[in-house]
Amino acid sequence: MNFATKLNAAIASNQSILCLGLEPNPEVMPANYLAKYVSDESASPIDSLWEWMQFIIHSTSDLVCAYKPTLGFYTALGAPGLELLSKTLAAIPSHIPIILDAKHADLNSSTVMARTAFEQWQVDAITISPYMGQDIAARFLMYTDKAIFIQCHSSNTTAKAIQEYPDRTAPLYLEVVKTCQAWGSSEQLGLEVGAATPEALARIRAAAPERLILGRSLWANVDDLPKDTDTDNSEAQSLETLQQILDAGLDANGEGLLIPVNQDVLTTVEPANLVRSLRDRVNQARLHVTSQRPACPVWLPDVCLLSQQPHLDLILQFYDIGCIMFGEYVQASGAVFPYYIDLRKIISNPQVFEKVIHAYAEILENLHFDRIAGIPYGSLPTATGLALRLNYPMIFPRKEVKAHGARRLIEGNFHAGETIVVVDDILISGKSVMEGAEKLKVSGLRVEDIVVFIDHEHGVQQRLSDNGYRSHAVLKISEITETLYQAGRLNEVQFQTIAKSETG
Ligand SMILES: O=c1ccn([C@@H]2O[C@H](COP(=O)(O)O)[C@@H](O)[C@H]2O)c(=O)[nH]1
Repeated sequence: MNFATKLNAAIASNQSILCLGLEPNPEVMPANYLAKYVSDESASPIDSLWEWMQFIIHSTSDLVCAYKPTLGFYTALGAPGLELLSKTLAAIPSHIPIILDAKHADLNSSTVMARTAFEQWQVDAITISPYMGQDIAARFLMYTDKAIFIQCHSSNTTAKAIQEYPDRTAPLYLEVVKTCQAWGSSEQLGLEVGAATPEALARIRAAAPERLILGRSLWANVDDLPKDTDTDNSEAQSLETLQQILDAGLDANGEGLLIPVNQDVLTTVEPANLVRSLRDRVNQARLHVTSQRPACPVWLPDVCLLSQQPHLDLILQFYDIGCIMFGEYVQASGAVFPYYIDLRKIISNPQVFEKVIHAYAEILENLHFDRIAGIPYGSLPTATGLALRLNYPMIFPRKEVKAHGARRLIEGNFHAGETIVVVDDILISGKSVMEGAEKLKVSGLRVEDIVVFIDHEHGVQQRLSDNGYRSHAVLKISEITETLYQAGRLNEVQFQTIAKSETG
């Protein structure tokens, strides 16, 4: 079972989006545990901390959806601390996911860290620092049933100088959010967000509509400990603030946010009551927030594409790595389009490349052919990826025929009469792909199906059909622009400009 499935099951069974930190901090150990080892000079705090951790797990395992042991507290206790970690991990019921809060930041040790965390300690997810770039994430993402959370924002006030650099309009932390989404799928890569006010949380949610957010330090302005002295007013006030936090952090489906339990709660004598109360208040506020939201986050004629679009993640990543550019672009035909698609960039981004291949493969799997042909140069990597994935031989028609050497029109081996599926990146007029297909045909091959990633629409599929080809596209350009608009990547003016050019 992968991390996302395990987490969703725990959320459903415990009706909770609370994530509880397991921090054996001797400085805040409750008096009853502290007393045990203070009274005996030879005693180690480890035994008391272990009793405390056990008690917390035992009291809350039906109230939270994840536990988050903070590695630093265990390593700070030396070798006995690592033993305490092993025992603590083993005490967590196996159906509750464990997110190891490691904030791992060292590239050189990341392979061994991933192995220890995922294979030896068997945690389900880990927090890592983004500043070593994609390389550090990749080591952990190789474990496809596990997840990582990228540390994106801290609630610590002195962190502002760095994370809000150079200014609040385009702060560094949003660049982190934008960049790291291209490293892994939304099932495998979430964001850790510490935020004392809902503002940063809301901006991160807008920039990452489909990512799981691991919230932390969200309680600075919320009184999450219901007290006997609570007046109706302060209760209402804290519920309102809680609603603001949820409104900022929940995704369009009212999900995608893990709420931390304030560590103060865990130092009390009866944490279960307070955790239950917090869980219920979060659920109440969550219900209120989701009931206030329109079923469809942005109104469009009659469908909510954001929730239905099966390639949502791919479209957003595709955009974020610069494969779709909006502006005025002159096409080979001389026509000016409001966008340009550059599929060639995917080769530099294995995560997106893999998804693109997967999407093409879903189409090719339903077609009959003997070999795959890519149209040079843009579609050669895609055709290669498909040939390897589907285990079919590949060929390609040369763009220009050399005046020396073998003077081949087609590279690769083939037999006349074989059926070729042609793969290209985008159909605008259909000219490039049909020229390629003709070269295959004059070499004695049959071409019936053409598969592209993007269909520019405007009747190009009909043109191909008129010339005897069936064409298949992963996405239509209108699906891409509508999804980007709904996800906030395209503004109203850009969206309308493109829509007008599509109807014009
Ligand atoms: O946004 C674009 C537009 C075109 N291309 C390249 O052109 C051909 C498709 O154009 P046709 O008019 O259908 O021949 C395609 O193979 C691309 O290489 C592009 O990359 N991006």
